[in-house]
Amino acid sequence: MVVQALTKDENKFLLLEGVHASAIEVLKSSGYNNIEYHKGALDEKTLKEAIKDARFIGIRSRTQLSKEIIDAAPKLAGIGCFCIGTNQVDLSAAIQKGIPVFNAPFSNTRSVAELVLAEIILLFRRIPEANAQAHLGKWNKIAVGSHEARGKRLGIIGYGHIGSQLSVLAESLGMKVYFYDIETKLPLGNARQIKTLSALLEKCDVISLHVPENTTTMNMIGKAQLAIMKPNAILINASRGTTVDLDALAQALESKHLSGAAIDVFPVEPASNNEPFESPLCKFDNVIITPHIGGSTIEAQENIGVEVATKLAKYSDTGSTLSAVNFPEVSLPIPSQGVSRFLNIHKNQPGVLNAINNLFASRGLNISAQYLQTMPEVGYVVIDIDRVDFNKAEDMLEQLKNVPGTIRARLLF
Ligand SMILES: NC(=O)C1=CN([C@@H]2O[C@H](COP(=O)(O)OP(=O)(O)OC[C@H]3O[C@@H](n4cnc5c(N)ncnc54)[C@H](O)[C@@H]3O)[C@@H](O)[C@H]2O)C=CC1
Ligand SMILES: O=C(O)C(=O)COP(=O)(O)O
Repeated sequence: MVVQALTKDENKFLLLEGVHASAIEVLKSSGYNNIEYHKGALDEKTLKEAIKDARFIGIRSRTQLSKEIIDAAPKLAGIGCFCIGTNQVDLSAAIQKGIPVFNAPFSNTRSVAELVLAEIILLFRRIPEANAQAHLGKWNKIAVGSHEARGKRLGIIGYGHIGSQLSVLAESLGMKVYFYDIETKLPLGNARQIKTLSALLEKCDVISLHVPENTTTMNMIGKAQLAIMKPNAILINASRGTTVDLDALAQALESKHLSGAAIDVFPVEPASNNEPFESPLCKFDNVIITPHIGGSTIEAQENIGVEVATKLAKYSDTGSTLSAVNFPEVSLPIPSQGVSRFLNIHKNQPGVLNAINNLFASRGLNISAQYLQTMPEVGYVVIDIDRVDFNKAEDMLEQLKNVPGTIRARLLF
């Protein structure tokens, strides 16, 4: 149980993995100056120490926020993933502790789509090999195996924010776009949804993955799937490293079944730029290997910094959980001056709301507004009452934390 009635300086923000300076600007302009900033990810021991007194943490895709780490953070009230993927966070452990998790679902999608488009052209023209040879002083002016992208078939696995943007960009090059998704999706332009993954793999000249990491996408491209891809096809993965079996891909390249690949994400990625990187793909000149930089553009990172920092500051200031990925979403109006605001995060069980309302009524306090959302495990209620002095409010907070089922209660103002 955590009770809060804090000054802004008591809210420590722990920002890791070099999130963009725009995040710091947003936090500071919202009055949050207690910021601990690290350029890289922290090892587990250092992270446990740093997170102990953090109220908010900001990470990117590298930092694993397991249950164990979340349990080591007794004050943690909110998590910001300054990226799209939230697979690195134990979302269930977070909600059970009453901690909302926010991300930036759109800001880097264009950057990924543009990188993939570039890779399609480079691989069709065999530029990675020509480039590698030219760097070694070898002039190899040939057209063999070099193709235009125009008229070729692109198969997109996962037609979400990134996949659908890639679809539009690829059509503008004259490519024919097909996609496979577990959901029925509106095909943009002339794209066509294909019913099965294997039908997509058999049909297309380039396959590009744009799915999240989850149990359905784990090793979704392995030996069997690579075998049914067209001879000389190209595989691109800028989704998550767990979706493709890299040993099987290395074999498919070794046997020259595939003509090339571009891989941005790996099952194990170095924690920082100072650590070595190893992969069975390093020996292939026809593979573009990039260090998980699909979303790493100045434009994307700056926008993500603003977007996620704004969500964290807003949650801290007002209790708004709009667009949280694991939490009941409550959007709140700007409160009027004459209001005291309490938050109660509780187990979703009968009687909690009743007990809360009775508590305020029994103290003669008028509830001027109440906002409630629930999810199967957790309920989140924001209560505005006609303003009371701070001592009275603190006393009410103590009562509120004792309501059976309460996970966390906060007094905002
Ligand atoms: N390389 C990088 O730097 C970046 C990588 N990413 C990765 O790209 C992923 C996709 O991003 P968005 O397009 O924004 O996500 P999104 O959530 O908008 O789209 C994902 C799509 O995949 C579909 N899908 C889920 N499971 C599937 C399955 N088993 N088979 C087929 N389709 C399936 C969903 O229905 C959805 O349409 C992210 O989850 C993240 O892991 C995102 C940004 C940057
Ligand atoms: O947005 C995502 O999901 C990404 O994979 C980008 O991760 P990053 O912020 O570059 O660590």
